[in-house]
Amino acid sequence: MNRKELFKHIQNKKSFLCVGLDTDLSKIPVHLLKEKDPVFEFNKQIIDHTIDYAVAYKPNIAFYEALGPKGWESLQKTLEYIPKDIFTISDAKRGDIGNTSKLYAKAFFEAMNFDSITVAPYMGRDSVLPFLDFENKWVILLALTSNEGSEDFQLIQSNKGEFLFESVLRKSAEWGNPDNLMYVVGATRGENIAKVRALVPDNFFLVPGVGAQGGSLEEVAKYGMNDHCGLLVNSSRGIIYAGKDLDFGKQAERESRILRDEMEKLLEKYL
Ligand SMILES: O=c1ccn([C@@H]2O[C@H](COP(=O)(O)O)[C@@H](O)[C@H]2O)c(=O)[nH]1
Repeated sequence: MNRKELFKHIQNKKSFLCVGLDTDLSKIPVHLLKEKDPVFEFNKQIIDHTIDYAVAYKPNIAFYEALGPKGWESLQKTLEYIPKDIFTISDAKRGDIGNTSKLYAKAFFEAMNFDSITVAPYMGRDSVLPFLDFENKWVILLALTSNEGSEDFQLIQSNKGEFLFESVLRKSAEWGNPDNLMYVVGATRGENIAKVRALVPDNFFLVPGVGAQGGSLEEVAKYGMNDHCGLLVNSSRGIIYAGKDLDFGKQAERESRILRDEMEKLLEKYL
């Protein structure tokens, strides 16, 4: 999916919501555990109930890898179940020496056919470039993450006063372009989101950290939205574990509708 198509979907659905499929067997409703593939059954119902409000789905690969071969199978089935016009994100946070990155890219873009993958920038250019070689696929580079520990490295300042996350943005913008490179920017980062936007005015941001982590959707839109929205805001636990019983799908629907309604207003206000 290209940038124009993604923006069109955002306009049509009046939503920039990404639903995170962080499916954990210890958290899903117990009645699903008797199913042959509880993870897929859970995801299927979450997708059915949120599809009207979401423009993207983001399975976090850790939750599937943790279950071994069965987990990979549930992931593949989930991916095939997501309608083709919906943007898919493999939250895998990969990146290694060039020939290894190339195979990670083949795994997620060819074998599994995800639209995008999250990549860690720490190993530099040759670890990221192989992911950018795939037409119509996206790298989502970690820039300013939502977790507390992001301050340990990302907020280190150079002698010239530049934060490390700003150096990452400046450098990586030379490797890709707004049509194949997005950035992870945490919703919990407040005004620093504006610093990211100033350096990469046209790139999309994947924004985790609303809902369970307490980030503000209003602040994200205020500091991060650009003239083609430029935002995919993720909520995982806040949506998928909103309900614990038979009605978990309906509760997920309710939570995603609330977020979509807020997004609709923000699109009217800032776009
Ligand atoms: O900076 C980051 C990067 C990735 N994540 C991931 O996003 C979701 C957030 O889940 P919630 O339940 O909505 O908090 C999860 O998969 C994280 O691994 C992030 O939170 N922050």
